[in-house]
Amino acid sequence: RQMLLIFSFILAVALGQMNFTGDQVLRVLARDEKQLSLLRDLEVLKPQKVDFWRGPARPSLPVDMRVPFSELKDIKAYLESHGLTYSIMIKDIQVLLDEEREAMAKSRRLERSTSSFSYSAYHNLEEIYSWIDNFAMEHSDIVSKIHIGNSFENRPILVLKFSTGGSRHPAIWIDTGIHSREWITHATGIWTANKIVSDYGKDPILTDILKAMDIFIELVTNPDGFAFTHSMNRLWRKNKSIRPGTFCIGVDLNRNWKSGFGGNGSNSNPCSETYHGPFPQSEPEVAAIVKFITAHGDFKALISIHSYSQMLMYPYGRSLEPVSNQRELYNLAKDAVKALYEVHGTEYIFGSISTTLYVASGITVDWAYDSGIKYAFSFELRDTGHYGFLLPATQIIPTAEETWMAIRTVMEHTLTHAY
Ligand SMILES: CC(C)C[C@H](C(=O)O)[C@H](C)S
Ligand SMILES: [Zn+2]
Repeated sequence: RQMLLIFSFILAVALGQMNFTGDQVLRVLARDEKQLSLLRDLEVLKPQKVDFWRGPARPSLPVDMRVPFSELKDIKAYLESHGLTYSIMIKDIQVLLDEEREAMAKSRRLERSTSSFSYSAYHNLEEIYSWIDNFAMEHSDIVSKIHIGNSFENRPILVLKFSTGGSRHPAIWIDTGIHSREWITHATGIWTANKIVSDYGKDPILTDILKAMDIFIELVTNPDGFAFTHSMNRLWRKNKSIRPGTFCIGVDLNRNWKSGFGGNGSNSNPCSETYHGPFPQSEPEVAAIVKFITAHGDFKALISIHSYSQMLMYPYGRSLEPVSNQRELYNLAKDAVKALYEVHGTEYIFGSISTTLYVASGITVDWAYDSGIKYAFSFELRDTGHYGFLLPATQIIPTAEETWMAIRTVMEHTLTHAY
């Protein structure tokens, strides 16, 4: 077995893609705060060995962590010796990765032969960027493509603008893929863009929204990380910035924003998956959005989409202190989650980030809220951990359909509660 592992690793390195044969995702149920801190200690005890897919949050929420095959024995002994109960959620990650790649290859063959884009398949960066070009051209009456900057590795950062005219429309921002391994978010964003052009003029609620407001969607908010998930490491989360003196790559783009920068729930260690970067907006991918939204000056809602856990959350992440319109956001989240549930029966939990999930500092929605965008939400799409980031493509359209109902609820509330 060891020989097979070594051979497949060599093969993978030769071919490019990292290999996760034998890696497992363990689901740990921590009974109390003490057990949660024992899990947090693992990040220090086993740096870059334990990858939290769902980080330690609250006793009632499971902790999902990817453990390399070579560390399984140690980690399971650590858990057992501390009385931490766990189950094996994914018993061999590589099996799911092979299935995912096979499905993509099959879909690519079909798309090539019919030269039609499949909304029920995952795509790589080149395929998404060429879809964006075709989509903007096909729907040039209400869609335009805006280049708001370049990533660390100098890839263009693109935003789709949906507008029915008028020079000074208040605006709504949606971003997907800020964490590159959360592939369901890019796929949901692409379907949503197509839904907007298909339903404009048919769906009275959407038509009213677009008559009065513009919608901006940034589909690939972390292009370098996303390209890397296809070329080398499917589970990469951060961007790909490198700096002299640090030998680990990447900053967590959802910890690099100015609000609460460097606070609890972000890490100063460049090797951490939640490394906040050297200073606020140090990363071009974040700076480009800040510059764009600030220059526009009239954004009324921001929706930043992540996966997974099935949650709809609002600020603050950096502290337990409630925002001034907390009641309104709570009720809006409740309505949005109900609208989502009615599509396929998918259950979400909702509330403020710090109370629903964990304290996280330097995040997108806290910056948006502090910049005056009263309706700022962060989604955690499907699932709750059976597949995690490796959600099968068969769930793309159902996920996008239900998420749309929640997004539309937030947009409608923004329209009818102008400020
Ligand atoms: C709003 C935040 C807390 C989202 C969260 C993260 O960035 O850690 C996801 C679990 S990736
Ligand atoms: Zn995320």
